[in-house]
Amino acid sequence: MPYENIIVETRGQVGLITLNRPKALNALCAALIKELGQALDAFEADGEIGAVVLTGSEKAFAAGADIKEMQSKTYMDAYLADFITNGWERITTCRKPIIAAVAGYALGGGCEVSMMCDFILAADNAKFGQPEITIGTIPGAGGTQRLTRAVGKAKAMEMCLTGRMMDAAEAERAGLVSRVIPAADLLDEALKVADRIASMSRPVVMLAKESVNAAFETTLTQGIKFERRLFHSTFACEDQKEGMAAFAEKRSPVFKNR
Ligand SMILES: CC(C)=CC(=O)SCCNC(=O)CCNC(=O)[C@H](O)C(C)(C)COP(=O)(O)OP(=O)(O)OC[C@H]1O[C@@H](n2cnc3c(N)ncnc32)[C@H](O)[C@@H]1OP(=O)(O)O
Repeated sequence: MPYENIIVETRGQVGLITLNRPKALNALCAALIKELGQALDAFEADGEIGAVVLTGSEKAFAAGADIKEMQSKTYMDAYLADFITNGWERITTCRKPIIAAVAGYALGGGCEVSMMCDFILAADNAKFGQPEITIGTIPGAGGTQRLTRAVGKAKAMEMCLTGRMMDAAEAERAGLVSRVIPAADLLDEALKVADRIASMSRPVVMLAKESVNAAFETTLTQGIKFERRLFHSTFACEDQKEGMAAFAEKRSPVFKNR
C-alpha cells in the first residue's frame, strides 16, 4: 500500500511506523492519521507481527495536529466529523503492543498520540507538551485525561494552562515515559524492546496489555478480579504449559502463540 505521510516497514516480528512529514515537523494531518490507521490494521492482521514501534524524526515525533488544516474548521465541521476521535483512537484499539519511540517535539496531538501507545521510550532530547492553550484551544485527543493520569494533576494542569514543555528527564521522573535513551540509540533500543515482547506468547502478551489497561477504567477491587480471571485463562494456553515446562527443564521456551 503506498503511504505518503508515514514509512511502514517490518523488522522481523516488529512492525515499524515512522511519521514522515519532515517539513511540517510531522504535524498530524487527516491523511497521516488515516494512513496510520491503515498501517495498524495491516500489522494487526499480520500473524508474523508481535509488536509495533511508532516513531518520528530526531527533531520531532509530532508537533501536534495540523494547525493549518484545522484553523478554519467550524464547530459543525468538528462536531459532524467527530474531529479527533475519528481515526486517532485506532491506536488505542490495537490489541498488539505499540511502543512510542519519541525524539524531539511531542506536542499537542503528538504528545497525545504518544500517550495512546502502551508506553513511551524517550530520547534525551524529547520535549512533551500540550501547548493548545497558546493557540486558543484545549487538548482534544485525550491530553487533559491521559496526561493527568500519567503525571498527576499539578503537572498536567500547569502544562495545559501554560503550554510549558517537559523535557525527557522531567518526563521520566514524572512517570510519563518508561525510560530515557540517548537519541542516537533510541530506535535500536525501541526495536530491541519490541522484539523481546514479540518473542513472548502473543495471546499472553495481549492478556497482559488488556489487564494493565483495565487499571485505568475500573476500581482496584474490580481490576484485581478482572486480572484474576485473565490470569486463570492463561492456564488454558499451550504457551503457559510450554513456558513453565521450559523453566523447569532449564531451556528456552518455544511459544506457539496458542
Ligand atoms: C490534537 C489537537 C486537538 C490539537 C493540537 O495538536 S494543536 C497543535 C499543538 N502544537 C503546537 O501548537 C506546536 C506548533 N509548533 C510549534 O510551536 C513550533 O513549530 C515548534 C516549537 C514545535 C518548533 O519550532 P521551530 O521554530 O523549530 O520550527 P517552525 O519553523 O515553527 O516549524 C517548522 C515547520 O513546521 C510547521 N509546523 C510545526 N508545527 C505544526 C503544526 N502543529 N501544524 C502545522 N504545521 C506545523 C511550521 O509551520 C513550519 O512550516 P512552514 O515553515 O511551512 O510554516
